[in-house]
Amino acid sequence: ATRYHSGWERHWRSPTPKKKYDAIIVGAGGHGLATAWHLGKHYGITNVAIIEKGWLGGGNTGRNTTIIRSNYLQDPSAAIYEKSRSLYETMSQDLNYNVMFSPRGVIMLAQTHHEVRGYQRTAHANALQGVTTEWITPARVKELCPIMNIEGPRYPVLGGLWQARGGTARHDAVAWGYARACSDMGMDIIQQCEVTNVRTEGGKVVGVDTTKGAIDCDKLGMVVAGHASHLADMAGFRLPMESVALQALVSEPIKPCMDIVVMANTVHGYLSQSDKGEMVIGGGTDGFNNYTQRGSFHHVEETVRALNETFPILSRLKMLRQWGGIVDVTGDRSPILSKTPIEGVFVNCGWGTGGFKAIPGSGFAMAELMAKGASPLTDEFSMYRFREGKFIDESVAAGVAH
Ligand SMILES: Cc1cc2nc3c(=O)[nH]c(=O)nc-3n(C[C@H](O)[C@H](O)[C@H](O)COP(=O)(O)OP(=O)(O)OC[C@H]3O[C@@H](n4cnc5c(N)ncnc54)[C@H](O)[C@@H]3O)c2cc1C
Ligand SMILES: CSCC(=O)[O-]
Repeated sequence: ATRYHSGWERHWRSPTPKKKYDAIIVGAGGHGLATAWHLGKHYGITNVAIIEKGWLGGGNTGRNTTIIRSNYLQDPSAAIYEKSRSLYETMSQDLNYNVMFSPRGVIMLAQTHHEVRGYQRTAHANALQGVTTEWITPARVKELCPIMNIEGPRYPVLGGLWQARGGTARHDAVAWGYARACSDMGMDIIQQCEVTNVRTEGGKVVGVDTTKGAIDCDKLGMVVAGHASHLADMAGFRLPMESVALQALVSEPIKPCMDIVVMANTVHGYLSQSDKGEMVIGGGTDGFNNYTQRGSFHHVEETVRALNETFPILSRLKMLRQWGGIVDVTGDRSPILSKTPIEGVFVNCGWGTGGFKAIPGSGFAMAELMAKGASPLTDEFSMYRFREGKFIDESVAAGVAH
């Protein structure tokens, strides 16, 4: 039976789960919804359920600071993040939903000589990878962001890695756009339905148990970010990742003063200005594993205090609100897109503090992996790389202090 509620449900159905689906995606965040949409769009697999324990987009996808860029160092990273950035360019048309992609440009500030060398190396790597970035001087940084104090006593700005086609998008709209498109394909998005167990027979997945009863499937995609270890545990395997809180805050709205995104990773802060005028500010992760979605105030103080030298304007502002999410961090700060020890079970997690920018590319790649059993974009991101020592180290490009 299909029930339509008022409000957003006019965009997608709230169906009763069927007994069986060809594929179940656990997690109606951006990555899960994008995976389902690409399964339908490219492989005609539409007998799909996306199962969500809360409300769609209520996890990290609805809680992030929306920075989009592809200026990573390693070749596998450049491939999937640039695929993703390029899909953001056409997402509003592809989904027929305005996700407000704004290629306003992103600077990764260099405030130590170590960062100068690191970002110049990345600029050279990006040139070889076909990712358009450039190393810019302090004067150019100031020209792009006049409110910035580039002569701070502790951390002067020594230059930056500039990606002109990086930027932001409206995070809720990304989730809503994919959800409506999946629903229009006949897929079932089942919210307020928690997966409590993964059922297998002879080493192969046969379905899940949920708070709305048992649902059978031939293929299962685990796309639950900070809860990935819990889902893996239900299926009897472990994942090399940790779950920690990452938080962000917004200031009171002010007149337009900044039209690019800046990441100051030495001081563990990054910021942009929303269309509503708020300064959107983020910092490093909490230094301990936890599943809270709120963070701790001392982290907020630390972040803003650290940014004040480079952005004195912040010292005059009031905080409007603060929140947190549970990010899934791997040892090399790269994602896991992988088969698992259970036949028919696939996992997509480990995006840590930087997976919003990867949503369309991840969905494209994960759908290929689930439909065809392999994907050039996921080959290097296997969960087994940690056993084989084939790390994809992105601790610099990941930016935010882990
Ligand atoms: C404060 C903050 C700032 C960030 N800033 C940026 C940024 O600027 N740029 C960037 O690229 N990335 C950023 N990120 C990271 C980015 O938000 C995430 O990597 C990305 O949104 C993860 O998407 P997802 O779909 O994998 O996970 P989520 O959106 O978290 O979705 C996973 C879903 O799975 C559901 N779930 C969990 N367990 C179960 C279960 N048992 N049964 C059913 N459902 C379940 C959850 O309820 C959740 O809705 C930030 C994250 C945070 C928290
Ligand atoms: C939260 S950090 C944002 C990013 O990775 O671009």
